[in-house]
Amino acid sequence: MKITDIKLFEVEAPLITPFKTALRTVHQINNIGVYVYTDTGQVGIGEAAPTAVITGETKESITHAITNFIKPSILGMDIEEIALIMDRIDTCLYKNTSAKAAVDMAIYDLFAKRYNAPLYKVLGGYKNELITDITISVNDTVEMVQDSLDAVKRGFKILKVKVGKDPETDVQRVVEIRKAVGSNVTIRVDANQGWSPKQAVRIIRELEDAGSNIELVEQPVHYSDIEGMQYVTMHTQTNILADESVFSPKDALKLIQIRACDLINIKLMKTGGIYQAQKISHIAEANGIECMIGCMLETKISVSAAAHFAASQKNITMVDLDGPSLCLKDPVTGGPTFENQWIKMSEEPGIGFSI
Ligand SMILES: C[C@H](N)C(=O)N[C@H](CCC(=O)O)C(=O)O
Ligand SMILES: [Mg+2]
Repeated sequence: MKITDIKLFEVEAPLITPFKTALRTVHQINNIGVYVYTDTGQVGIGEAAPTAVITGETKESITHAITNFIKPSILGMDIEEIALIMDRIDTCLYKNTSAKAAVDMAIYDLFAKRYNAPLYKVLGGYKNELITDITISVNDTVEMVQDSLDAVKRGFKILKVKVGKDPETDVQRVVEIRKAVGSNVTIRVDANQGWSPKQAVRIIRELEDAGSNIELVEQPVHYSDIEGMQYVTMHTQTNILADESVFSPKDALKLIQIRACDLINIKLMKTGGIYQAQKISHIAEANGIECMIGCMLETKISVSAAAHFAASQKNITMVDLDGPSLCLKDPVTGGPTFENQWIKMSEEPGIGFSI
């Protein structure tokens, strides 16, 4: 099965409500889709999310990277040489991880189709269903409490509460949400780099003292402040999860070696796809660090690829794949089903879409 062409398309999906973090506000998903064509007629599909504030990528940079670097480096190659293809994608240009991820997942889609099996089984097949959290955007406390209650009513039992935009009122936000949803709902907090290390320790200790029972705090400080991550991890009881600080297997190794986190969030848009994501999961597993699978603002296309990867791994014990649940409609049919908090893998070959 040889690669004959790669074409791009627009992926647009309106959001149910604006998505707000300490880093950005988004009203509609505007991503780049990828089709990889082969000489057998099989087509692989992928998606890249331009998240300039995290990966540095825009729609234009993704289009340029795929058209002028990634495509020429793998055209004509056989899908069975998957390790060689992945090496070419990784080394044909620096960074540009979302552009790489879109092509990586389309190649994996084809690889699994080649063996007529669902991707999660080709990758290891550890489980066939996942439970995702849902994001509560950062807003004023009253709105966040209402959004949390609505999410619980929709069937979500794990909330990922965004903070970090207004550190002085973050404790109040989380305490009020806990009061409203009760003790049977799991609360994760994501500061998206919004706190200083000392602020983070103070806020997390206040949450601990208030009995908020927070499962984890994600990326409390600036992504490049590894010593700051280490300081927060050492001075709080709550588990600290590294997100924007970990793109590559090397980043993961460094944070683990200096104990700058308790947990790692793997996102295909940061790793450059499934091939590198597997390495992070395995490095973390060997060091007793559990991983979350996360997503950017992505639709069912790339979130399904992430779900296949997560279902294949024992060490992925937390799931933040709420992209499709935040969208008004999906751009594709088939593949895993996303129904309230449940993601159930399908048995169709590849990622599972009808293309
Ligand atoms: C959508 C997902 N639940 C999420 O919150 N991801 C963010 C980054 C998303 C973005 O800005 O596109 C995260 O985990 O930091
Ligand atoms: Mg995060």
